[in-house]
Amino acid sequence: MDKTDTVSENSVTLQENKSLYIIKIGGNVIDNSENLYRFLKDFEGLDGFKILVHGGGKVATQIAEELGIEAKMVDGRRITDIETLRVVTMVYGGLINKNIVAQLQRFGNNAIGLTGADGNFIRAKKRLVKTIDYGFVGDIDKDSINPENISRLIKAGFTPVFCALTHDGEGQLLNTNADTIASALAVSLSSLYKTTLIYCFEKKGVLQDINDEESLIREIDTIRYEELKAQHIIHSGMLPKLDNAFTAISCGVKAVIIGKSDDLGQLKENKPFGTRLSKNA
Ligand SMILES: Nc1ncnc2c1ncn2[C@@H]1O[C@H](COP(=O)(O)OP(=O)(O)O)[C@@H](O)[C@H]1O
Ligand SMILES: CC(=O)N[C@@H](CCC(=O)OP(=O)(O)O)C(=O)O
Repeated sequence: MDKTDTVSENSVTLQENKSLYIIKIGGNVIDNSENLYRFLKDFEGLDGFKILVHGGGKVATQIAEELGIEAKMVDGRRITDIETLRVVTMVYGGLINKNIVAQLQRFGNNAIGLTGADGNFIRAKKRLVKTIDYGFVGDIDKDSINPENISRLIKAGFTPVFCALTHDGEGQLLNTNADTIASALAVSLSSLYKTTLIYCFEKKGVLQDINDEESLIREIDTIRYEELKAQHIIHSGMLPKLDNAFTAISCGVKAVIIGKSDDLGQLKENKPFGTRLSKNA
């Protein structure tokens, strides 16, 4: 179907060639008030439709520890028992989300803070793995995001700010990796918009040498990704981030970039920014 077609009488019209940025910020940026301020100012300065997704794993770990709850991560995901779910609900859905929304409002951006349960925007299923009980952790199914619902919000002038919480439709909140939420939103909304997915974190992008900010790799395709993994140049949190990024690229997202939150302003100036992913060289 052509992107300008109307889907049905009651649904929104597909958004021709409008651009949409889906930008995710990680815990290290959120944890640093100066970096967060700069990032949000640049985010507000970007033209066009925007959605912000935030993590906050670092803050959740700190606050859980202050409350005497030990943080346990397996394969980059937090084991989320009922006590931990309470903490992440307060930290992601409350503390971090509302602070970000208030700061964006200060910059004149009409941000609206959301979990996946609000507006039934993002449903997930409890993660089931035979060997590990992840507890209240959600995986997002294909088709569990209705892009038209989110599009209505954007068209009404709001900037959605999603935290790392989803729901199962049966009354249960689920803790869901923020990189995965950003990728799933980008894939879903690419049916309506020319979507660019950007992962912002504290480094310049994917680095050849993690300790050398000058060793930025400008472009990675799927073959190079396999090589970098085999050489252990890419590891830990970067692995799920890149897996999510390549899923997005192969499912219709126009561009995926991984870069430093401080450099986001370069995008507006059309200057090179971060590491760009591509399917083939
Ligand atoms: N080649 C690499 N280049 C840059 N970062 C890397 C690389 N390999 C592993 N990493 C690690 O990945 C981390 C980013 O993943 P993560 O902590 O999950 O991000 P976020 O802050 O978005 O949650 C970096 O802080 C870094 O420690
Ligand atoms: C299930 C799961 O692991 N959820 C993540 C959600 C937050 C997140 O993704 O935060 P960062 O992007 O800052 O890492 C967690 O609780 O750590």
